[in-house]
Amino acid sequence: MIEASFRGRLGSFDLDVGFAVPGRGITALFGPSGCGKTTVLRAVAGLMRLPGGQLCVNGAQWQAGRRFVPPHRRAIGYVFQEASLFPHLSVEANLRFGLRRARCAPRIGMDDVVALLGIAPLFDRPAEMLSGGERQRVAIGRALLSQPDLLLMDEPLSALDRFSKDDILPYLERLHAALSIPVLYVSHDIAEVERLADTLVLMQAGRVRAAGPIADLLADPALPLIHLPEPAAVIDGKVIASDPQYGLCDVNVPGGVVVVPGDLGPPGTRCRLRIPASDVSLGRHVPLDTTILNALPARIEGAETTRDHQMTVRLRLGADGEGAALLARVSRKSWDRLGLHQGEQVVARLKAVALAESGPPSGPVPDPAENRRG
Ligand SMILES: Nc1ncnc2c1ncn2[C@@H]1O[C@H](COP(=O)(O)OP(=O)(O)OP(=O)(O)O)[C@@H](O)[C@H]1O
Repeated sequence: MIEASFRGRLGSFDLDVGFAVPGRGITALFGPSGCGKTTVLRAVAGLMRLPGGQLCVNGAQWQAGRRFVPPHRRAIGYVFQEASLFPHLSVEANLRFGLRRARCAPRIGMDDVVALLGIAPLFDRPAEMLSGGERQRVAIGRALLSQPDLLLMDEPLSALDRFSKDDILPYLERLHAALSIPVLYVSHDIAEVERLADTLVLMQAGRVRAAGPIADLLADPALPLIHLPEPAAVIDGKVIASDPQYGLCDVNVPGGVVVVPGDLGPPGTRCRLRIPASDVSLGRHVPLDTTILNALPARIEGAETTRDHQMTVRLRLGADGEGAALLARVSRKSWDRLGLHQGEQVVARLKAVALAESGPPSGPVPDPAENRRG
């Protein structure tokens, strides 16, 4: 568990945050520019001392009352927007710098990091000859080799172009799957957060507006996320079968089985589906004469009208309506014409193209399980 509470004033900015999030997985601190995300990260790292603050990370009390563990004694890896590597040193030397900073016996070794982050082809290159995305991968590797109990990432992709972002995101997903080091991840890019985060701390003007599992917060009618121009649901699932003849996989999700294009890996592989509301339509029956592969029973939990005569319908998958949260964007006219209402059992039709798989990049995933903790 990571429990944090910080209060303080920085110039005219008033910070008053508190959250308790799981001590593993990725927790995203998400909110608009200037809401205090980086300030919270700096307070967690001990780079900013806010008197009266409290911080406990998986049982280690880093701040409480008069106790304040200085930053250099907190086992933290920090990855910034811009990778601050030693430019003239090789990638290997930069990584070894991380290892030297370790304050305990290695739980994750050089080989693990190199394999996880696909660094082998870069190993002998000077850091100054890397692309932005490659630099960031090395910076993440260096942070991991310092054997952190907590990894802090402050908009690690924001300085990268779309292409480099798409290149590095699968590696972050792979780290997530292979390691148990908790990560606090600052971002104001919802697409990034939807792909990576397990838990969301939604911040607004120096306060925590909500904290909890990302799937719940994305579909919470009381929060602004559902009113974004492109709301989406994220659903974590597990591959149960693949059909190479058609290039499809069956993914078991709470409340149903979704057919997903692509090879997501052998049965048991975990994956995340991102399903934009605009790619989900509703009906009363399973359609027989359609190209749509996914028609799943779901129950309507509620619906919000948006300004443009559209409705965002909140659903739960499954015949009993107890499964994963799903959103559908339908016109107000079709809502009225079908006479849909809260509590009704419907069939949610998912366009196959809407299913965004976020599995690890190809290649063997090392198993640093022996080094793993938590
Ligand atoms: N040392 C400081 N002195 C005065 N004001 C500060 C200081 N540090 C941060 N602030 C102010 O605190 C507020 C929060 O800043 P912070 O960088 O934490 O926001 P953020 O959510 O990370 O923003 P962004 O997404 O733009 O990086 C801002 O209004 C900023 O100007």
